[in-house]
Amino acid sequence: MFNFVYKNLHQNVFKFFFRQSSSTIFALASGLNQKCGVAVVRVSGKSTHEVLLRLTKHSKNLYEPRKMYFRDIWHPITNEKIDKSLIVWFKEPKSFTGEDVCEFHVHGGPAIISSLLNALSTFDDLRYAEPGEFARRAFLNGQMDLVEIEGLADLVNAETEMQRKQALSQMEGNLSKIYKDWREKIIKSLANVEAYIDFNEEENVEDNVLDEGEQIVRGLIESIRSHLNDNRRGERLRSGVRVAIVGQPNAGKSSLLNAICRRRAAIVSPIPGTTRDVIESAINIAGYPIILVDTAGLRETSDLVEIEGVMRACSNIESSDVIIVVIDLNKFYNDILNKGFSNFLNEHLNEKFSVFLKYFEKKESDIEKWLSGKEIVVSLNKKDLIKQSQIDDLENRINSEKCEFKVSLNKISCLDEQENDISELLDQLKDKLSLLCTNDVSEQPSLTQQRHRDMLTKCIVSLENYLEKRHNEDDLALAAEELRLAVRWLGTITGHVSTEQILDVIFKDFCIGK
Ligand SMILES: Nc1nc2c(ncn2[C@@H]2O[C@H](COP(=O)(O)OP(=O)(O)OP(=O)(O)O)[C@@H](O)[C@H]2O)c(=O)[nH]1
Ligand SMILES: [K+]
Ligand SMILES: [Mg+2]
Repeated sequence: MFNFVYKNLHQNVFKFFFRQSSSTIFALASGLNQKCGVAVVRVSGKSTHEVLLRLTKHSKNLYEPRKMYFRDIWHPITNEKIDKSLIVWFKEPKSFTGEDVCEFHVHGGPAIISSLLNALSTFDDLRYAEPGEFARRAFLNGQMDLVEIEGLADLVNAETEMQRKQALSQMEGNLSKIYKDWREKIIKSLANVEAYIDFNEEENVEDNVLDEGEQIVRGLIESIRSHLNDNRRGERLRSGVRVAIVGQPNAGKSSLLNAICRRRAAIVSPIPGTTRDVIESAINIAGYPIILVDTAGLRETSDLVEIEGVMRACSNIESSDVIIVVIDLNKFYNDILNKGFSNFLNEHLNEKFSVFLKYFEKKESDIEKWLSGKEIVVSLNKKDLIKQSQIDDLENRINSEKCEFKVSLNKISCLDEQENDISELLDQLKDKLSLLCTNDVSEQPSLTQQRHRDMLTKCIVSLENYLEKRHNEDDLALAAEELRLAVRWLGTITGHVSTEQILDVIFKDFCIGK
């Protein structure tokens, strides 16, 4: 137990010194967008209140915390009026950083902002904040833990509705709560083990404390496993779902990419082998972030540049979560009708992937392994070239057979901007995305960072080691050490146990003023 007390003490002493010695910082908090209606400049640290009084030419405290005041602000050296400003200040510890904080809401013109920043820089103990320094102080002063801080960073960077929701929930502490609960459970088990070691001989400790602890540890391993085993939902939502468009040359892959992103991102031409490089486009479908990838048509060729394109296409199939296989319906209509859709698709995919086998020297089992983890959508393209009656015939044929593939099938046309007809495909994509990104089974927040995954994996190993060692009476102290490690791994996620290196990595992606 002493160890814990010591560790917590150590962290608090660190915080105490941090609070005492850190200078007051300031920065533009509202972003660097040229001209705007309002700009917010934020000041944090022990001189904040003094700065507020000087800039507004008040000699004594006339400001109540958390109230808005409308005041002229003045440059302390030139004595020029800078602007009229709405001002609010927060007294420590009830502020974002946990220190005294003041916000100046001024008109958002570049000259006003630079004059105000210049005015602030004339104070001896004030300096411009480093990127992420406000958030870093919030963490060090115990206002937010690391997982919440990561949620805040994701919230600022969120580009889609679903990303925003996930980040907000994480910033509000829903994910942290899970990790903290687990940590507390292990600490409790550890306390029991230590009590057993220390007092067992006096027979004050009931024998079943170890068994109870074992049950808790087993339950925890189970919970952490299922949290890890989430098919990377949260991480995917955070960083974007990769969707690769693949198929034969001229099937209409680039046309489809353009139709989905509604711009001419990729070159379309009647010449087979037009696309060679991989073309990526970041888009938003129904609030989910997607990286849509157009690839070179898969075929055997002697053209060295095209071979490179095919290799790149194959790598992208490998790294994608969803594959859209585009097939020229006009070209293959009779084939599908004669062979049946299932047989046709089987042959078609085999043919495509045999190219891949050849270039990558892979085995067929490799392909199966790949495809098994992916969502597959098959788009029969160029339906505008087929009569409606033919499409009806085809539909009847497909419906009458049981397809052995687990694919979503749609018929589309991406002829030109006016005549795009891809709504069926988009609906299917939405379903796949929600499946890949959300956790509707348990409503539990998802794991969002590889960092968490690494620490949780280490935590499971330590818990398992504990179970292994615990039945050996001589080893009980060693077993306890494993629990201590498990506590440490979980503490590293939330920042209860922190190292400078982790902090540097987390805060480096913040912008200045956050
Ligand atoms: N009629 C019709 N033509 C289409 C449709 N989609 C694509 N095309 C045409 O098919 C040709 C090939 O289209 P692309 O988008 O370049 O095909 P691709 O699959 O990207 O071809 P590569 O990059 O060479 O592998 C172009 O002439 C397109 O205009 C469609 O839905 N209907
Ligand atoms: K083409
Ligand atoms: Mg193309």
